[in-house]
Amino acid sequence: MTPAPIAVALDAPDLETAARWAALVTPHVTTVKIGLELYLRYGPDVIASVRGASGVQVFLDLKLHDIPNTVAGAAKAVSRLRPAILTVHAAGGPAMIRAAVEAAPDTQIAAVTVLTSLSEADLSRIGLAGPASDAVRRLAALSVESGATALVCSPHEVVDVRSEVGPGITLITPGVRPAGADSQDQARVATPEQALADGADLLVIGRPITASPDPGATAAAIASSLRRTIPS
Ligand SMILES: O=C(O)c1cc(=O)[nH]c(=O)n1[C@@H]1O[C@H](COP(=O)(O)O)[C@@H](O)[C@H]1O
Repeated sequence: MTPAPIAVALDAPDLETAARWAALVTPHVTTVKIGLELYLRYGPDVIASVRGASGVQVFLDLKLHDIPNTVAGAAKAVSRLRPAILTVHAAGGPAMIRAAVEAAPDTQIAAVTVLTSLSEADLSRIGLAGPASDAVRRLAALSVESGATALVCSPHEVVDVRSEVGPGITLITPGVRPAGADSQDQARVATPEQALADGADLLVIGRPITASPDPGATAAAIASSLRRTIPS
């Protein structure tokens, strides 16, 4: 069975748990995502431990956001770990995004547009007037102009972003919740089936899989539901 286009967020408190989750889900998904919690505790070694022997694609989610020279150095430092994908914040601006792209030529740079945890009310409080989709579109366009070939947005904006940037860009959507699941700290959410039907290329799913009693079975169930949504 072909693995589904899901990146399981391994937001685990320790390496043993992350490696166990990775082993359970990798038959069913293409990608595992390592974020700040694991990377800041274990450093670069975490990549090899989680990648294991499976050859699963590793998505390194460090959400770099600093001046271009600093981000270039950071992207270069982690590019030797050969992550398939590395995140930067689109709000760092065109020169910063370009610096990451040039510093890590073998890694796909994914620009995070507007965090899926932010509601419209949060956006207006931080000074981004107008609907989230306007800011997401604007940040998506500038990221692609600056060389990013992947974008992170919520499932709500996938259709808009696709029409803005065209077919060649990888659209990654966190904020994914199976029907009826608690949205927790996520504000702009949709089901995996909806996100995929709207044109997302890779769905980031963490707690709905990893906090379930059987992460392997939950990943398999979501993967099989996605296969029914878009038969290969
Ligand atoms: O870049 C990300 O992966 C990301 C961007 C974003 O806007 N929202 C978001 O939730 N994420 C990540 O996606 C994962 C979502 O996890 P769950 O909410 O548990 O499914 C977490 O690891 C977040 O760090």
